[in-house]
Amino acid sequence: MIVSVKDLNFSYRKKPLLFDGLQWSVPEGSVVGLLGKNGAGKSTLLHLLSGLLFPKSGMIALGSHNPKDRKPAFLEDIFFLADDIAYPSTMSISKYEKVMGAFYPEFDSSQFDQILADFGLDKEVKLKELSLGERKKVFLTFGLSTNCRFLLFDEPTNGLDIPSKSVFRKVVAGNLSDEQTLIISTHLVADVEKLIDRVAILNNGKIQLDADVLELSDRWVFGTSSNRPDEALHAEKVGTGYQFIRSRKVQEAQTPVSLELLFSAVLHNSLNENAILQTQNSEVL
Ligand SMILES: Nc1ncnc2c1ncn2[C@@H]1O[C@H](COP(=O)(O)OP(=O)(O)OP(=O)(O)O)[C@@H](O)[C@H]1O
Repeated sequence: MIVSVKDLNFSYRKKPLLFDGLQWSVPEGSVVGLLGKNGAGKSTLLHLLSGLLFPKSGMIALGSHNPKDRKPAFLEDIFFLADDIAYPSTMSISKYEKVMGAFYPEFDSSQFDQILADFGLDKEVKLKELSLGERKKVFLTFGLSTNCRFLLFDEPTNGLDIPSKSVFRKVVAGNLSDEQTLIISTHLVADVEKLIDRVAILNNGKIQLDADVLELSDRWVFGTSSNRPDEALHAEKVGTGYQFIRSRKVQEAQTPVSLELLFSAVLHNSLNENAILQTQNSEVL
């Protein structure tokens, strides 16, 4: 496993434990959607993975790196797109690329130009002259062009307009190699549904569900019907019918995973990985 978190305990000063024995591992080359309610600790976990916060106890490894050491070899290999990235406001995009790109040995300037063009941004504009969403696009472009092995994006589509969200999906899908691992924390599940191959749900200080998206659609049907299917693992009333998750029958067509429904199933019913691998009945009305 390229990312490995064992027995992680963490609390902010004078606050109760936010993570209590958190375990998580991520296979190399994954694109993971990290979901959780407000305040679940998604940003905190990303800060711990990037070594900007230190665990109280437990172990975090990204490849052979211990993030809290913040060794140069690690810093060259990780890019963290924080929610509130600090930036030199008077720099132009092209200056920013030159100055900051120098810290990343695999930085690819032509890739930067291409992604920036995909987003429709002009390189000579100053960072302070950009809107919030436009700046986000610059940092996304920069992050992908670093070609770091570890990419952590915190709410990357927050502030992007509707057309830019589809550009986001296209540039992310088109600019990752098999050796790169991307963790995306988000509430905007529709923005990442087609992009991710794993989903991790953070709840009550633990990763409550960590699953391969293909495996989920292999095992479960995510559907809608006028009646609640008897064998549903989880069902929610919507309008006049139900949204449900039920086990998939042999030779039945696969359905796309609904992250929203999966998230709701995990949160409402405290389903963990073991529970979701066995059929259980639950209902939210
Ligand atoms: N610097 C800090 N000092 C003290 N408490 C903090 C600090 N940063 C975050 N917290 C608290 O830790 C908890 C987790 O916050 P965090 O930002 O990691 O959650 P999140 O899942 O990213 O939330 P959101 O989805 O709202 O962005 C919250 O209760 C928050 O108030």
